[in-house]
Amino acid sequence: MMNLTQLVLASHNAGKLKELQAMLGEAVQLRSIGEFSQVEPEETGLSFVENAILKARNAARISGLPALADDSGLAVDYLGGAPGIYSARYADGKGDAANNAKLLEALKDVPQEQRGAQFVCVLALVRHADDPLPILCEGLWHGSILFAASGEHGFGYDPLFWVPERNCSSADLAPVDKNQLSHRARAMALLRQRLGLA
Ligand SMILES: O=P(O)(O)OP(=O)(O)OP(=O)(O)OC[C@H]1O[C@@H](n2cnc3c(O)ncnc32)[C@H](O)[C@@H]1O
Ligand SMILES: [Mg+2]
Repeated sequence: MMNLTQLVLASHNAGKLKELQAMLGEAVQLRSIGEFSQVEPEETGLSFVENAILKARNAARISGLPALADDSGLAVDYLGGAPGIYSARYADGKGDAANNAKLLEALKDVPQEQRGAQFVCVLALVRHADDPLPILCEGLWHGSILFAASGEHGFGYDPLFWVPERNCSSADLAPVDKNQLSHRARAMALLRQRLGLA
């Protein structure tokens, strides 16, 4: 692996940038793809892996830098793994609050023991746009879906995600704690090993 000091993060999600930069530390500087382009690529893949690679290649092509992408989402057992790769688009692009409202409605009559869910994160790193060997790292975080939102931290579905090991929601966790436990933290721990940063 090349010596990486700068990576472009192939994401327009400020929450991801903050978390990933905190996990990477100072050794590697993450630059946002927003510095180079405001156009978001269409996420046409059928899996987290495909979408992560697609976003990473697109960012490397636009920036000329090695690129890291994060494709993530929430897989709810009762919904057969939905919204999954469609998590960001669950409420047709109306944003986090609408996504959360739709999920609460979909599960409103579902009892506690059937509300299991996992956050999924796939990180893909490409050295250049046509890299034939992307580095892929996956992380899962098991929990369940609350009956009402709780907490002010984080982003996305965090207020609805119950973290059994801490007895609170993901949005109740301080950022440093979420960044040790989350799907993204697990994927990043693997990536750091692969890059020799661990
Ligand atoms: O594609 P980019 O530009 O990276 O930004 P995005 O927000 O569209 O990201 P995804 O396509 O990967 O969709 C991820 C969805 O899953 C949600 N999600 C992912 N990680 C999360 C986390 O740590 N906490 C809460 N929600 C999360 C997030 O809010 C989105 O709705
Ligand atoms: Mg997206």
